[in-house]
Amino acid sequence: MQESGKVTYVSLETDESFHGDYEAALIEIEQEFGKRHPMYIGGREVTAPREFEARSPIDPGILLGIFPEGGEDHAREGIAAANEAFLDWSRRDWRERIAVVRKTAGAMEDRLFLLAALLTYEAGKTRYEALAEVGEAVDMLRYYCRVYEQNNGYVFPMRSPAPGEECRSVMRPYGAWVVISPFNFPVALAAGMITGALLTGNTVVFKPTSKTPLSGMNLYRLFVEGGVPPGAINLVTGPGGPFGEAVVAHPDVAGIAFTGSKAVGTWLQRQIATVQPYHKPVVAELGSKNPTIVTASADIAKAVEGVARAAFGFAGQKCSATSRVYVHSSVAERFLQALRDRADRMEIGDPRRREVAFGPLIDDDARLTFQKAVEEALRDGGRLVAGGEVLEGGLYGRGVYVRPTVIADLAHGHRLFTEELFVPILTVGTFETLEEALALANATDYGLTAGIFAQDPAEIGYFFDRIRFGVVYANRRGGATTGAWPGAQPFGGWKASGSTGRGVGGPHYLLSFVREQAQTRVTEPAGGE
Ligand SMILES: NC(=O)c1ccc[n+]([C@@H]2O[C@H](COP(=O)([O-])OP(=O)(O)OC[C@H]3O[C@@H](n4cnc5c(N)ncnc54)[C@H](O)[C@@H]3O)[C@@H](O)[C@H]2O)c1
Ligand SMILES: N[C@@H](CCC=O)C(=O)O
Repeated sequence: MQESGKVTYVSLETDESFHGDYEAALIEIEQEFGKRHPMYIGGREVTAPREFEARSPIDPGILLGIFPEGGEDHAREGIAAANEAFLDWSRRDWRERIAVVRKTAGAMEDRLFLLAALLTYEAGKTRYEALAEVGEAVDMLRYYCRVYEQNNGYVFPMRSPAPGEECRSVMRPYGAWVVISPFNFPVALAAGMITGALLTGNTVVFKPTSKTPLSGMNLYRLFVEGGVPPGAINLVTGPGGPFGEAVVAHPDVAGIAFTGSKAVGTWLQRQIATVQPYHKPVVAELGSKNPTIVTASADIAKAVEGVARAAFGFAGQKCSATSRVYVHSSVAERFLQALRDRADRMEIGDPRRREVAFGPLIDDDARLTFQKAVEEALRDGGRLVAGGEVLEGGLYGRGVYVRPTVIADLAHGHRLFTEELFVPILTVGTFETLEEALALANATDYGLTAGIFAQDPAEIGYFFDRIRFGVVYANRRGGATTGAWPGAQPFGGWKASGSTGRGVGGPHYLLSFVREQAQTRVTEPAGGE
């Protein structure tokens, strides 16, 4: 059950007493900005000949920090340090590692508002989205500790097949893992992957994305503050390319945990399978093209709210975002008009402001993706129901601010129905039968999240039986396809959207970071020969 008062992604009513603390944190966090940061390898501060700047998407005039451009050598040094630290960390009692992760979660909770304020500056999140993300991270760490405890550290006594044989199954860590995180949930998803590896006794080389490195740096410090020893966690900043080339080929890499685009994740999986001498695990959480179905029996007001929140929360930059809707033709125009009104009412602007619901896009590449998609839709007969514009002037001219956009009347096979764009563009098509809607929803290589709005329970049952996505929702007003929470909705993609079939924040996630060892100890009977 969700504790009352906590801000989650799907909170419809929250205890609004947090605003003062958050606003104070917005001011306090500025003291961290503009500094030069090192990487951390084996507990040592490490610099690089080249550096890069991290700037705020709210206004790129705000310099958040200067970071080393780590290269292949740093990746290799990180892996060496993580291997050196592995024996000590993996041999510790699993309860000791739980204590470290719980302490990290506590430190994170103490910094809830500062981390949320940082997410606003670094990723452009509104206060509700930012607080929900930090809350998710804290809950995720605690949830994994509980799962590890409930499973007795994955140590299971087994039966004795012969006199004197004591047998047990022990799930053991692999070694040094590389953790690579995306820009859109730089705290929660990075913290989740790092915890999956560390809690189970592996060590980590963590490379945050260059779009949000300051969150990554803060996360590294929190784990060290929690008690993770030097070398058991290492931080390498910089571009993905050289880092990726070095780690997939390194003989001492035990596994990779990656959250990001399908293109990069698939490349990592293929490379490691080709280059390494034997199988090494890749825990990959990738992109998607998430559908929501609205049937003729749906409560349209609920559907509009759920779809608007899922399509335009964090400006559509969620792997779980609804990016296509299939609506029954009999209710299509009613749904579209209400959705247009809802989208047009969203306050767009500086996410530090309380009333803003829709902040900036992450960078200029996102602007180009947005503009190209709108042009293409109009060229191909699409109808612009809402939005479509890039905003100009004042703050709008400094960051990338666009309007939440809804497009109808495109052919079902159009690129905008099939490719993940990761910008706030929602494509809406119609259907006549639920069978057709399911066929359209499933006609994709992706398989992360999907939703339905229907008041007929038979339609919901039909949907759950046939939808080929890992995280599915019915009638979710707080977010048609978004807002999974640790311990409630294990979050894992099917097909091209994920590699393991075990959801993040679910009871089986930790198993991706361990392998089974069958231990047999033979004890001679006392007084034997
Ligand atoms: N399934 C999920 O749980 C989930 C969650 C969040 C985001 N995502 C997906 O992530 C994407 C958005 O995030 P993004 O734009 O940061 O993704 P991205 O793939 O561009 O980058 C992710 C990370 O990979 C690194 N990288 C880039 N090239 C690399 C290479 N050749 N080798 C190794 N690392 C490399 C980047 O530096 C970054 O740290 C979307 O596709 C979204 O759907 C998925
Ligand atoms: N927990 C979040 C994760 C989104 C990833 O991009 C959600 O379910 O919306």
